[in-house]
Amino acid sequence: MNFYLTCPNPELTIGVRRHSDMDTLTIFLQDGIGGLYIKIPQDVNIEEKGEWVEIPPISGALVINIGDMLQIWSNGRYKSAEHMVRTTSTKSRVSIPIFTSPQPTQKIAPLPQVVEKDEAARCKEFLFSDYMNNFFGNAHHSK
Ligand SMILES: O=C(O)CCC(=O)C(=O)O
Ligand SMILES: [Fe+2]
Repeated sequence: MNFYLTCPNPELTIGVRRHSDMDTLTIFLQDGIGGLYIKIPQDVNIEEKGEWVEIPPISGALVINIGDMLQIWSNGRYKSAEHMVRTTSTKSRVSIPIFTSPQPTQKIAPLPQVVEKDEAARCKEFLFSDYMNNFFGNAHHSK
């Protein structure tokens, strides 16, 4: 569970720095306060490309984030979502995430079926534990 305290000067702080989740899929429930933003990638054909856009809370709805492992397995077909959380000066916020991840000892590489179609793997094989160590060592930096 994530708990974000109120902050008298929310513009001077950030609840969670920009990052993409390192897992496969994240499923989470956010309360009604708001403050979750995602970055629209540059390579999409919509007006907001490259901008940070708020994901408004919808009562009873879950947020599903694609994580880095799904991006790698799909050889980049699915892109992990860069996101961050801003705090507010008036209301604290709660979110409840469920992270689905491979085992630390699992070897990760783009799936052979997709590599065959794309004729090249966009990523070399690595151990998930190495990815985790790098992710936590960098304390939630952006992609
Ligand atoms: O609190 C949220 O809405 C998102 C939190 C988050 O990005 C995370 O726990 O990885
Ligand atoms: Fe996240």
